[in-house]
Amino acid sequence: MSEIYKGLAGVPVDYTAISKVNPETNSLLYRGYPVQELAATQPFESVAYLLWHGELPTEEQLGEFESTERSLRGLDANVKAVIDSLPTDCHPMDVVRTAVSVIGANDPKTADESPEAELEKAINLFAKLPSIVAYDQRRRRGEEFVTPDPELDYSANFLWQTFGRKPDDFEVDAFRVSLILYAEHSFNASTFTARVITSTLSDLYSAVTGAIGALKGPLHGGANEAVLHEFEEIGYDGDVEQKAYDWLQAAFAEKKKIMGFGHRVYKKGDSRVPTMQKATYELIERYDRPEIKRLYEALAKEMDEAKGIKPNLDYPAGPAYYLLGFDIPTFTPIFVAARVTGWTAHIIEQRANNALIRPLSLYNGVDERHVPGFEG
Ligand SMILES: CC(=O)SCCNC(=O)CCNC(=O)[C@H](O)C(C)(C)COP(=O)(O)OP(=O)(O)OC[C@H]1O[C@@H](n2cnc3c(N)ncnc32)[C@H](O)[C@@H]1OP(=O)(O)O
Ligand SMILES: O=C([O-])CC(=O)C(=O)O
Repeated sequence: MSEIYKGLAGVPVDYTAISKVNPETNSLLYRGYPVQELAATQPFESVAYLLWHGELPTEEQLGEFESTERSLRGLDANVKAVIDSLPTDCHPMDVVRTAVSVIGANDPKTADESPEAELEKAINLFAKLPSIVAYDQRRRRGEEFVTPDPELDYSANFLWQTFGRKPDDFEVDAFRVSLILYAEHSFNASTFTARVITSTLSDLYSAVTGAIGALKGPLHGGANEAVLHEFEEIGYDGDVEQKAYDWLQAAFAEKKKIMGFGHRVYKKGDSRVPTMQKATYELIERYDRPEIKRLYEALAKEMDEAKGIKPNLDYPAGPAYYLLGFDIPTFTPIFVAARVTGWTAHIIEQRANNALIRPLSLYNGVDERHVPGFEG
């Protein structure tokens, strides 16, 4: 074999029954269901259940799952203490990664690899991540932890714990849609990281911790934050089309990647963007922020005209989180909270039919040579 597949582009490395990304039909299925149909009809809890169990829950199964999830939302004192010990100017992804690690170190079932124990751990992380993400944003603002509200569903409680006020239905709905769209996407870089770690027979918490590290980068999950930094650099007033054009030309001259655009698999546009864009436009209307829509459309138009490259999910998700009131560095941690469902479904799938993931490399270093003076 003498060919390499840089970045493993176009290389299928295993089967998965969890989701299907089809760039030809521009579609995304979770366990066979189009993600748009799930976003239009389901609570996020049902989608998490679907990813783990392969089927949507019955009413009774959903009720049982919801009460388990609601009972696990709190944070142990040792997790809070570790979060409190971290600097408020570190990246929130570092906090989330550390908190998951601490939960793993304290869980007596960390080494238990039975499917039942793996699912329990997945649900535990799923339930606790909103507390971690919300608390971290609050402590940076000098605010206290908000106790989870067991009367609220996952999406509403996440907003309640972040902002300390009961959210309006339209806010909950936009947020719920974003979580469903972010939940799963086959062998993306962070999920693949989780599968590589699992393939060595390491534990679920280690795999999720590694996945968080992979998601942090701006070529992957970190792009939703970067989109808002781009918007802020370009500015919202005046002739935004001209400003977007000038900003893009300068970025191209410096060979910069434009965050929120392009995708490894979708080359004709990301299947999730229309659904997320609709939710973002609704938020823009509700909050009366037309300047955000003008800039959003101007940059997308100029990018399309210049390179023919379309937005990915991070492009509409970033402004939605901004409008909901999240601090920009909190955007990727929200992605973690959503994607932990997909990651853990893949960890369970990998473990059930494992093969160590260990590709080959082609050596292109110096030829064999010998240490001076060695006479072996
Ligand atoms: C939820 C998610 O994780 S979605 C992805 C989020 N990431 C981003 O938004 C970061 C910006 N986008 C990118 O960097 C890329 O599009 C990636 C990493 C997502 C995909 O990259 P790849 O599949 O490796 O595409 P690749 O880098 O080969 O791009 C092909 C060509 O399009 C260009 N291109 C692709 N995306 C962009 C972009 N966002 N800005 C500028 N040029 C781009 C490349 O420079 C390359 O041009 P060339 O052939 O002249 O060298
Ligand atoms: O599939 C990818 O490479 C990146 C992506 O869109 C995701 O993880 O949601």
